[in-house]
Amino acid sequence: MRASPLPACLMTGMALALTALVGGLHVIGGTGPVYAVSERVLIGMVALAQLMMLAGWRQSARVVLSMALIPLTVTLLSYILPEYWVSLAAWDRWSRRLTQGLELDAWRPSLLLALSLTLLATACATRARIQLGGPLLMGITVLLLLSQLRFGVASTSTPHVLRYAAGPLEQLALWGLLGGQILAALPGWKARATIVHRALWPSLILVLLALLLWHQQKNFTERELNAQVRSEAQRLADRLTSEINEHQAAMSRFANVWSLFDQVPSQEAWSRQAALYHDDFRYFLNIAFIDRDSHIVHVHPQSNVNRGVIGTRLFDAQPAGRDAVRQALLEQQVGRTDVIELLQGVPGIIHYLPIPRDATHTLGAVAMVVSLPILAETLFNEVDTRRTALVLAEGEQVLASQVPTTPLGPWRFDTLLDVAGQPLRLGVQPDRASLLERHDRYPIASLSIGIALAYLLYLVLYAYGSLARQHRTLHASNAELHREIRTRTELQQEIEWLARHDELTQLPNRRLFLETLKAKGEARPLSILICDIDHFKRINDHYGHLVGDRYLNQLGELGRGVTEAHGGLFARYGGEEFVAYLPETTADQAFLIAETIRLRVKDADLHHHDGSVLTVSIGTVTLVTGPLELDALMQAADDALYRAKAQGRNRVMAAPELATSLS
Ligand SMILES: Nc1nc2c(ncn2[C@@H]2O[C@H](COP(=O)(O)OP(=O)(O)OP(=O)(O)O)[C@@H](O)[C@H]2O)c(=O)[nH]1
Repeated sequence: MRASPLPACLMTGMALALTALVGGLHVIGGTGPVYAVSERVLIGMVALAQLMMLAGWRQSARVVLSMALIPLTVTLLSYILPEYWVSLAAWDRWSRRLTQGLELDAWRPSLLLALSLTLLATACATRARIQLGGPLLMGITVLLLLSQLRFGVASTSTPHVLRYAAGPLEQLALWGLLGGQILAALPGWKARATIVHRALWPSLILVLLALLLWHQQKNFTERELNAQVRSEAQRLADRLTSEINEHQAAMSRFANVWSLFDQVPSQEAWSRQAALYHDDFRYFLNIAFIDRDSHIVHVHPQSNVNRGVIGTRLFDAQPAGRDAVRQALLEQQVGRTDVIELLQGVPGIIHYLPIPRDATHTLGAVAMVVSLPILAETLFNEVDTRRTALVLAEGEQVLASQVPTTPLGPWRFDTLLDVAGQPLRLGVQPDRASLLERHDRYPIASLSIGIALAYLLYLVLYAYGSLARQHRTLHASNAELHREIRTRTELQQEIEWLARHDELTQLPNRRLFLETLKAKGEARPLSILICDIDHFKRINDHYGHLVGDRYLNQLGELGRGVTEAHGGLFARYGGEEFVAYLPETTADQAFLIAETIRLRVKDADLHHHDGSVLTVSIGTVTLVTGPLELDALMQAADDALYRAKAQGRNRVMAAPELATSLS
């Protein structure tokens, strides 16, 4: 986010406005879950910070972002940290302290929203800088948002325990925030696009794999938890069924006791025996003795409610139980009513058990009045009903229920119970907190670790790409520098060479000659020659300067050969004049060397236009002792040359030996 392009501001502004509008409607309506409020507040904060960042108020933006990132981090930690590190109860304790009675799960934003928002906030805080992984953060957000979208689009057979996806409006706001960031990051994107591409795609593929893995693990975890809860519900139903079977067996035992008697039991005997069962099974509201003609003879326990029924003839009085009574008294079969409204005003079932005297005659029947609410309560006592909701129902009619005060989880399991032939539905629904506690964290940990690894991979690849590019640039400029240095050195050498040499003949020039003389001229004797071509002007005049140059060249070669053979230095002094420095050379030796040069030139087959041979005149001088006095030495040699010219050219003239003294 370097510039503040208008489209980016508009997009972010729209996201903020949408969040404010939805949040406002929520407040006015006063409905909806608390987590939706915290989701909107957090989106609003990040949107506001993003707008501030785009406007250039970076400091303020970072303050707001930090404030949003704190709850987001807590949220993510609460999703990721294992239950044995920080239990849900511990989170809830802190959460209640902070949010006045609200538990974590009530205000906690959905997982994918919290993740997306954290990434967007981080990208915004770093101003989507590509070297800090801005493009990757946006890429991951895109994937997370698409994944959230999937939750909305694809219908799932079982609802999830965790809230993964945010609502559609919240998701829309997130897209707006993301769009704003992308638009702001677009300028300048191309500059490093190659490096970013190379780092981005492998990292995004890693995120995609992490998402797929998470998805698989999430489904597996939820299915496993679902199966666990289902089997627990089934176990509970089995326990209840066995409890019911037990009470039916007890009822049969009770009825069989009276078969041993040959007469209607006394009230006292009846009450004593019935009290035992009544106390053991609290749901036997009444235990009554019915005589052969269906009169109610004894009831235990007696109360104001049932005292009036004694003497009632059930064949006449109770339409609901008439068939059941008849079945017991006439067919010696266990008969039972449907679920009926009992005298006590609660739903129940009355069982009629025959008391046979022989194969065809009965003494009467036992009527067992079972209160379904008390039966359910007795059964429910075996379960922790603070964490699980239990409902016993006949069809749609709820006979008994125990529901915890905490919010319930999304899964309810119904099992059919056979209550003395009466099919009743037992609904078991664990509360949300108990499910959350048992929900595995590793799918979310995989996702978070995958994202973190992808982020690290991006940073490493980007740094590597960037370094490689810098290295290449450095290498190229280094090579360029080397080339430049080489060229300059060559140029310098050429300049230095030219400063001390004659370009035409390649011989040392006057400067180098004099420098050499000064530097090495201590040995005595020391001789100097000055050699001048005779009538050279004529060569130029008749043959032109190019031929003149060639002659000069040949002469230079010749002079250099002879002089260097004697350990001397042959130089071009200027024009058609050459000089030679001969260290440790006597006047006679110098004369002979000069003669050699003269003769070689003469024999060199260089001619004037008239056929006459090209010749040279040479003046020599020798310094025998004393310090080097250049001017005097050169003047003496020049004088000797002059004399050679004056005496007809093509000759060597030696100046008198020179001996200088320290003045
Ligand atoms: N082709 C050519 N000619 C040169 C160069 N430098 C000097 N000269 C010529 O050398 C000639 C020297 O002529 P002068 O000084 O008159 O001497 P000269 O003709 O040799 O006669 P003397 O020295 O008196 O024998 C001139 O014509 C110059 O132009 C050179 O580099 N190339």
